[in-house]
Amino acid sequence: MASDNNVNARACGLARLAEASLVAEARLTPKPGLVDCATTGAHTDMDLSTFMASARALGPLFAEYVAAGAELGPSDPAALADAVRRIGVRAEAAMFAATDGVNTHKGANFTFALVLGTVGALGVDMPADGISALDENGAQEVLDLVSRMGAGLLDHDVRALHERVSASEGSVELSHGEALLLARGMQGVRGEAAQGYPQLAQTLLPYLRSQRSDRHAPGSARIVLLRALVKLMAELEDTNVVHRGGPDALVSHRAFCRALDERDVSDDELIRTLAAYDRELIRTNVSPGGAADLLSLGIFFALLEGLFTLDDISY
Ligand SMILES: CC(C)(COP(=O)(O)OP(=O)(O)OC[C@H]1O[C@@H](n2cnc3c(N)ncnc32)[C@H](O[C@H]2O[C@H](COP(=O)(O)OP(=O)(O)OP(=O)(O)O)[C@@H](O)[C@H]2O)[C@@H]1O)[C@@H](O)C(=O)NCCC(=O)NCCS
Ligand SMILES: Nc1ncnc2[nH]cnc12
Repeated sequence: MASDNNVNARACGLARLAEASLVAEARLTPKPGLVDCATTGAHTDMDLSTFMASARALGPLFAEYVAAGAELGPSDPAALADAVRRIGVRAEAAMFAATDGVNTHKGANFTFALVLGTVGALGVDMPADGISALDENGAQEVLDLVSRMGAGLLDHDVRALHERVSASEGSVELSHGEALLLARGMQGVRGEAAQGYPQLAQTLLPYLRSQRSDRHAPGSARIVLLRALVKLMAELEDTNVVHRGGPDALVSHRAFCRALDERDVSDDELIRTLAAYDRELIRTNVSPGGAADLLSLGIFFALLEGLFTLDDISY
C-alpha cells in the first residue's frame, strides 16, 4: 500500500512540474508570434487564460501518464506508447473541453505523454531542496526511451495515414501535420519524438546547464528562457510556421533567429527585438508553436535537473 501511495504522490508531483512548465512557457514574455502576457501573438482564438485553462485540464492526465509508466516499466516501449496514447486521446479531449475547442497544447500533450510515461517507467523521482532528480545521463536515458516509443508511433501513424488516403474515394480530412507529412515529408512533432528531441538534447539543455550560475537572481530565468527560445527557433523544423506561412516563412524565421542568437545582444535589446519581431509575426500570421512546446519540455527537464526551482519560473 505504501508503495502505491508513493507512486501516486510521485505521479502527482511530476505532473505538477509539467503543468507548471506549460504555464511558465505561456507566461514568458515577449515571445514572437505566440501567446504571452502582452499579446495573443498570431492568434485570434486564444489568449493567456486559454493556455492556463488548458494546462489545468491536462494536469490530472499528466499524472496518469506517470502512473501508467510506473506500472508498465521500461521493458516494452511499444506497450508503454500504446498505454500513453490511450490516455492521450482523453487528455486531448480534456484540453479541447477546457478551451472550447481551441488547439492550445495538442503537440505539447503528445510530447509530455511520452516523456511523463517514460519518467514514470524509469522511476524518476521528484527533485528535493537542492537535490536534482535527474542528471545529464539520466536525461539522455529518458530521451532514449522516448525515442524508441516515438519511432514506433511514427511508423504506425505514417502507415495509417497512407492507408487512409488510399482507402478514401476523394478528399480525406488531414491535420496540418498530416498534410505537411504527405506534401513535404515533414515529420513534425512525431519526428522529433522518434529522434529523441535532438534540439532539447543538443542545444536547449546544454545552454540551460551553462547558465546555472546565477539562475536564482531575480529576472534571470526569464532572460535565460527567452534566449533559449531564440536558439530553439533558429533550429527547429516547426510545422506550425510552415502551415501558416509556407516553407519560405520557416527559412526567414530561422535565419532571423540565428542572426539574433549570434549577435548576443544585451538583455534590454533582446526584449526590444523580440517585441518588435512579435509585431512582424503578427502581421504575417506566423506562430512558432512547436518551439514553444519544446521550451515547455526544456523547462520541465530543467526543474528535474535542479537548474530552476518553481520560484525561479514564477515570473
Ligand atoms: C501525434 C498528434 C498529437 C499529432 O497531431 P497532428 O497530426 O495535428 O500533428 P502536427 O500538426 O504535426 O503537430 C502537432 C503539434 O505539434 C507541435 N509541433 C509542430 N512542429 C513541431 C516540432 N518540429 N517539434 C515539436 N513540436 C512541434 C505544434 O503544437 C503546438 O502548436 C499548436 C498551437 O499552434 P496553432 O498554430 O494554433 O495550431 P493549429 O490550431 O493546428 O493551427 P491554426 O488552425 O490555429 O492555424 C498546439 O498544438 C501546440 O502544442 C503542432 O501543432 C496526434 O495525432 C495524436 O497522436 N493525438 C492523440 C493523443 C496523443 O497525443 N497521445 C499521447 C501520446 S501518444
Ligand atoms: N504560447 C503559445 N502561443 C501559441 N501557440 C503555442 N503553442 C504552445 N505554446 C504556445
